[in-house]
This record gives sequence, structure tokens and C-alpha cells, in this order.
Amino acid sequence: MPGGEPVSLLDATVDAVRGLDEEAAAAARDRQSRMTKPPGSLGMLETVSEQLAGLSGQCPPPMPEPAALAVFAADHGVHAQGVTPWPQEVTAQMVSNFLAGGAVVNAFAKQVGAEVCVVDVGVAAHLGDAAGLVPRKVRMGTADMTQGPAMSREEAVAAIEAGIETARDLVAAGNRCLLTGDMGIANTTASAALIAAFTGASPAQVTGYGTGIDEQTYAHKVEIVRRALQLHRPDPQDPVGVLAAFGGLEHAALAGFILGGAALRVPVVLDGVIAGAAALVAQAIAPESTAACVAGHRSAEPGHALALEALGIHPLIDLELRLGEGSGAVLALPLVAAAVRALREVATFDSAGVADASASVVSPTERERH
Ligand SMILES: Cc1cc2ncn([C@H]3O[C@H](COP(=O)(O)O)[C@@H](O)[C@H]3O)c2cc1C
Ligand SMILES: O=C(O)c1cccnc1
Repeated sequence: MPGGEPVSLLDATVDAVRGLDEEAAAAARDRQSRMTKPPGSLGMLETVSEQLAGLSGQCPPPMPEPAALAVFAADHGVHAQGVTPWPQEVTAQMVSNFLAGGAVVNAFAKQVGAEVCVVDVGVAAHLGDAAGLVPRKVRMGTADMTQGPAMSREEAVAAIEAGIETARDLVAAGNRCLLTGDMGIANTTASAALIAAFTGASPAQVTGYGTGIDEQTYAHKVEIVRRALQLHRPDPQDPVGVLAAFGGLEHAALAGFILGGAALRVPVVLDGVIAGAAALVAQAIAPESTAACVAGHRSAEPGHALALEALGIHPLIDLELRLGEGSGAVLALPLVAAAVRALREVATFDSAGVADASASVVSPTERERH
């Protein structure tokens, strides 16, 4: 636009986000009803297949393969408040572990054939040019949300755009399914604050035990979330402001990753409470972005169930996981793939000559006609 304001990557991405193509979703629903199985018998897998048809605008939709997991890593100033027993250095050490292939999520990703991409959006350590790391550091960790904003609005937008670009690059490389992952010691505290800000739930409802804390630390963690909410008085209509207040940089990048996947009409399989909090940010920025989201699992963190409820999506599995890294998203990938494969490959009553409940017998002559 000559002389006009340049359109930011975030604005252009938000503009491209649309809801599901109802015609393709309806075609998937119709095909599910004609497949050689009792109607509805594939439960949530039918819903997922209809969603992915609507997302791609095709029935059947493409297989969600290959799939890539992005692990966004960042540190949190609120760590100084003693909300987790783990030293902050573990974030950087785990980044090295992901790059070396030694973390839980590496083993799970290998099991399902997903690529692992590690993105530094705000680790509070100089990681240098570690082989394989995507260097997108916005700042050296956030500031403590109980003392002031975790970051500036500009930093929040920069981290969102790093996430959008990660989605764009992974899709340009041929990936047809994106999986969310996170690493950031103390990030269940930031997640709790974000979920409270968007759902209106109380600090006690959204705060969980994270990596594992005693009752005294838990009570203190709830109090820290309460103090941060009181200090910032977040406005859920201002998602960038909410992100700037509480962080973290990985939540911002994950929100961008979801928006980027939604704009490209590629499914985004969400992991646990960190992804759930980020999806609420994405939903507040672009409500239709939720159409691209599949909840991989429900984590043991209480805020996660509240986030999923507010997003209006149902988790595929519940294994009582409370790890993060993308572990639950990766484990759910074969279910998403199976949902699409069934729609693509299962015969219909007509094509297989199987009698359905309404037409008791399909005659051979009728069968020949199909
Ligand atoms: C060794 C280790 C590996 C992890 N992998 C994921 N997390 C998970 O735990 C952290 C959040 O929990 P909290 O808020 O209680 O600190 C995040 O880094 C998350 O990804 C890990 C945590 C640890 C310690
Ligand atoms: O829900 C999660 O993803 C989670 C829970 C505990 C610690 N880290 C992540």
C-alpha cells in the first residue's frame, strides 16, 4: 500500500486466520456416517477428522505428516520468588539435553517420527551457537511479575512473531502438523497467572504443583499468583498487555506459533498447561485460531482443564502427565493421524457392500452400480 503503514507480521497473520470450512467439515461428517462402522463409534476421532477437514478445506484432509515439534525455551523472573525447587540454570541445561537428543520428549518424538526443533526465545544464559538451536532470544528471561511487568509490549510482540516465523518455516519445510513444546523453569506460575487473567478463575483454582512442591511452597505459589494479578489488574481484551504483565517469552512465542499454524491452516497439537495458557492468548488475539488447535492431552495441572474449557476443546488423552516439553502433544500425534487415516481409507457401506442398519441388504446389482 503506497504511503500506508507497513502491515506487521502479527497483523497480517491475524488477518489470515479463518474458522473452519463448513462444507468440508460437513462432507467429513457425512462420510463418517457412511463408513463401515456404527455411526459415532469413533467418538472424538470423528470430531478430529471433521475439524481437520474443515481446517484444510478438503475432505478427506491430508495426513498430518510429517509433524514437527517446536520447543520454545525461556526463563522467568518470578523464579526469584521461590515458586519451584529447581535452579533456573536447568532451563539452559535442558536445552542442551534436547539438542543432544536426551530428553523424554526426544524419545517420544522418535517413537512417533516427529522432528524436534528447539527455539531460544529468552533463556537467561548465553547459549552461543549451539548446534541445531534456533536463536530467537528476545531478552535474557523475563522480569519478576510480582515487581512490575515481565516484559515490554514490544518484547511480547517480538516473541509472538518469533513463534509465527517458526510455524511458517516448519510448514515451508514440508511439515503438515505442528506440535507445541516448552521449557522454562517456573513457567507453571506464569501459566497460572495467564489462565486466571483470561478465565477469571481464582489463583487457588489455577495454581498447581508444577514439577513437584510441598504444601508450604504451594501456598506461597498461590499467594505469588494472587499478588501478580493484584498488581497488574489484567484486561483480557488486551492480550499483548496480559502477556507483557506475566510473561513468559515462551508463552508469547507459543501463541504466535498457534496463530501461524492457524493462518496456514495446519493443525497445531497442544501439549499441557503452558500451551493451554498460550492458546488463550492466541484466542484473545484471533478467536478463530482455536479452530486449528487439537488438545493432545490433559495435564495434571488444575489450570489446564480450566484453560481447555475456556477454549472449548477436549483433550484426546489423560495419562496424568505433568512434564511439559511437548510430551503429551507428541504422544497424541498417532491418534490425530489415525483419525485422518480412518476418514481417508475406511470403506463406506456402499463401496464395501456391507449392509447398514437402515438398508438391511445391499443387492449385488446395487453394489455393482457403485
Ligand atoms: C529436569 C526437568 C525437565 C523438564 N522438562 C519439562 N519441565 C517442565 O517443568 C518446568 C515448569 O515447572 P515449574 O513451574 O514447577 O518450574 C518447565 O520447564 C516445564 O517445561 C521440566 C522440569 C525439570 C526440572
Ligand atoms: O502441564 C504441563 O505441561 C506441565 C506440568 C508441570 C510442569 N511442567 C509442565
